[in-house]
Amino acid sequence: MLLQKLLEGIPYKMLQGTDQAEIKMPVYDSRKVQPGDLFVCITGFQTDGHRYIPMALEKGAAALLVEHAVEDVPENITVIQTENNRQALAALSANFYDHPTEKIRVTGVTGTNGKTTITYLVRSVLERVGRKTGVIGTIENRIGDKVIPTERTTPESLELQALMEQMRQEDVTDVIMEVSSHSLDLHRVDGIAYDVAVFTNLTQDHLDYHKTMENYKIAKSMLFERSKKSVINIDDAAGDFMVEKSAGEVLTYAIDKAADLKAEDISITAEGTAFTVVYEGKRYGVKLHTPGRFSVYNGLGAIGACLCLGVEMEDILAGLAENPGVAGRFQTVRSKKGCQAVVDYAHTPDGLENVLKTAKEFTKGKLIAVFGCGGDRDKTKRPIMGRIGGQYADYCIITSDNPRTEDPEQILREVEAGTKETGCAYEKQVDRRKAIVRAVELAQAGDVILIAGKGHETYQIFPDKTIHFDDVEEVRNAFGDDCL
Ligand SMILES: CC(=O)N[C@H]1[C@@H](OP(=O)(O)OP(=O)(O)OC[C@H]2O[C@@H](n3ccc(=O)[nH]c3=O)[C@H](O)[C@@H]2O)O[C@H](CO)[C@@H](O)[C@@H]1O[C@H](C)C(=O)N[C@@H](C)C(=O)N[C@H](CCC(=O)O)C(=O)O
Ligand SMILES: Nc1ncnc2c1ncn2[C@@H]1O[C@H](COP(=O)(O)OP(=O)(O)OP(=O)(O)O)[C@@H](O)[C@H]1O
Ligand SMILES: N[C@H](CCC[C@H](N)C(=O)O)C(=O)O
Ligand SMILES: [Mg+2]
Repeated sequence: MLLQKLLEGIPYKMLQGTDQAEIKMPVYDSRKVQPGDLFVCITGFQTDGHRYIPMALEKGAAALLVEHAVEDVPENITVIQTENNRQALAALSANFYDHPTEKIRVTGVTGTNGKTTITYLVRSVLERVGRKTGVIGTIENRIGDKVIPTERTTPESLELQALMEQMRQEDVTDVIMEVSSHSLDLHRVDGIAYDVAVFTNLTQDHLDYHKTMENYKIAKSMLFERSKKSVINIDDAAGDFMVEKSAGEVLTYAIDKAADLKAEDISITAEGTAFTVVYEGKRYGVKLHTPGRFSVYNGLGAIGACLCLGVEMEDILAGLAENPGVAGRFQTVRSKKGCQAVVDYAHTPDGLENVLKTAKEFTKGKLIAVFGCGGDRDKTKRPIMGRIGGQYADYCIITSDNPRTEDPEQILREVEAGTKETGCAYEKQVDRRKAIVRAVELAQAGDVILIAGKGHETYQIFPDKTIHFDDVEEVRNAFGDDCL
């Protein structure tokens, strides 16, 4: 593609060469450059892309996109400057793939918790009415039934646009994607045209990155400034702010406040949730296979999105009832001895509180919580989660999540500080496998073991290695012959 065409709509300054150069691909990682590519230099948190210009040139880059003047670049190489290369990367990636999201319907889901769950609820409904869906999120990316592994919740703009174009080529009509606050702040989704945006909730997480809840809220709100329609949980304290920021039509949902979609007559059992949704003066019965008040919110968010996508209420209700639940979200494993384990992805204070409260409602005996916190992530949530564990569980086993580059024992101590304050009985076991085995040893008939934090994950990340690790597999093994 002609460089000038690639840069259409982006304010830029020519430092040397010509924008009439032919470009094969835009690339933002020097290690991936091939002859004829445009190397986009990103000033990162860990390193600076400009440092890798020699490597990019050695690999045959035809042009460079920089944020400041650079020296010693051969005359035959075109050098162009923009003010913000992450922003430029998003815009030029959309140009490169010819704006695929203008040709498909895109629903974005943002909020601290519930994004993955809502994307799968919406998918169930849309597949039921015969639409081919694409899903982009934490667990995997999906085109129809084809699964594409992913490393992050929301990919970088270049990969995101490529995926959208692949989805368009494979006749996807509707994409449902999770939009992380990082991706909004780092411009990964700048080139996406959203038809519908859903807000789930805003509670503490990612303060390592955003520093304050205000910044975190502002990052989330960016999605609503650019979507044609918004579906917003107005029971949440940040709901009104998201409504204010919405550029398009707004549909609100709530359990407590008055809203366009309101849940009433909620009934929660260990197997799932039933409630009535009131919409335009009519009442409809909703059934979901996940328990908990938080599931009602996820159901309402999904109903709102599907209404905005033009699906009839009858089909929405049938689609939701068909959804079996999402892997690693309140996933239960039972033993013949009458005790039950729940594997859940709760990795924030609010998520942990919600699942513990829900699990407690069905616990006839003791509630044993096995949990920890990830390394290289918001440290301030550790004692809070430790405290929440102690408040709701009868016994806590504090263990490792993904330590990443941190000392696992130190993370455990930071979680423990919160648990200690509550007076709840607890122990620490740094080895997650042993922690799960220990919980199973302690559990008796009527007890519930909540294993939180890793949900669907099939790995555990240590400073020096990543190993295979799957909570569901571990608890099944620990139950052994008693596993149902
Ligand atoms: C905090 C964050 O989001 N960081 C992202 C950011 O990294 P960075 O700015 O630190 O990049 P860097 O390592 O300094 O590199 C700067 C530039 O030099 C380039 N480089 C580097 C080395 C080299 O040899 N050659 C080269 O060209 C890099 O490709 C990059 O363009 O830009 C990178 C390129 O897109 C991302 O990979 C990286 O995500 C990291 C891996 C990450 O862990 N992100 C997490 C926190 C994240 O995004 N999580 C969210 C939300 C999770 C949720 O709640 O669901 C998600 O959407 O997944
Ligand atoms: N609406 C909700 N409110 C509060 N907690 C929730 C809600 N929905 C799910 N949870 C809790 O949060 C966990 C993660 O849910 P889910 O994966 O749907 O969230 P997410 O927003 O995609 O998370 P991530 O930021 O990691 O992508 C669940 O396992 C559950 O414990
Ligand atoms: N998307 C979230 C997931 C956290 C999951 C938890 N298992 C951890 O590793 O902290 C994050 O990257 O912060
Ligand atoms: Mg998710």
